[in-house]
Amino acid sequence: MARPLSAPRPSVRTTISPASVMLLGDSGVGKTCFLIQFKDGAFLSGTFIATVGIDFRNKVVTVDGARVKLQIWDTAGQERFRSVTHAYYRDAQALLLLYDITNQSSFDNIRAWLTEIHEYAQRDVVIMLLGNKADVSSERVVRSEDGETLAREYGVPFMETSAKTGMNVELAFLAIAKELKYRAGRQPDEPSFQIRDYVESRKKRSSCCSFV
Ligand SMILES: Nc1nc2c(ncn2[C@@H]2O[C@H](COP(=O)(O)OP(=O)(O)OP(=O)(O)O)[C@@H](O)[C@H]2O)c(=O)[nH]1
Repeated sequence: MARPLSAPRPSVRTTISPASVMLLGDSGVGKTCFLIQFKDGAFLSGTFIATVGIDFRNKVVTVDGARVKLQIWDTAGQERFRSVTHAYYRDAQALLLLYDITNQSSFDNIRAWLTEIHEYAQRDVVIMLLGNKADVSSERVVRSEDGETLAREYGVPFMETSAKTGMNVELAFLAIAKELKYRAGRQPDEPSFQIRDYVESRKKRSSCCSFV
């Protein structure tokens, strides 16, 4: 009797060193909630407890048959912890820079964050700009186009997200993981990867536009 042919198993390669991803942005923009939504699929509502210093969580994601271990650093947005967090910038391979679409100053401060990033982070660090709290469209003060324009000026990918509903949260980390895997070693048959095109083609947009 002929033995059934079993399909070859796709090989899963593990990246050797964990990829370090940092969450940055003003206090209260939702960095901790963003991380918890990605890690546990839950939303921390209620009393806001500001992060003290820096904290991290690990999560392994599989992209294109490779396991990428992300070590995600949640930083305190408060000014008084800035010197603590600066020390970690150098080791980060990717930075998720968040503002809150309901808070104008968190958006206005993005340029200052980018200046700090250029001062303290690696030159080739992957940066993504995220406009968080997209679920609260009734309180929106930052237009989506303004986020897009700023991101284009700095040549970084951009999405609006919600740590509450989960909108675009996983996509942000998957795009980062794909970019870092691609940089770590492109396979001979692998097509080139453009993180901005990838994000543009997959991101969900806020359905409501009550802001004019
Ligand atoms: N509606 C809504 N609320 C959010 C969202 N993300 C965070 N929040 C709320 O915003 C507040 C601040 O969230 P955090 O995640 O603690 O903010 P943070 O950026 O980590 O703040 P620091 O630790 O001080 O830097 C909390 O009350 C959250 O419940 C979101 O996507 N939508």
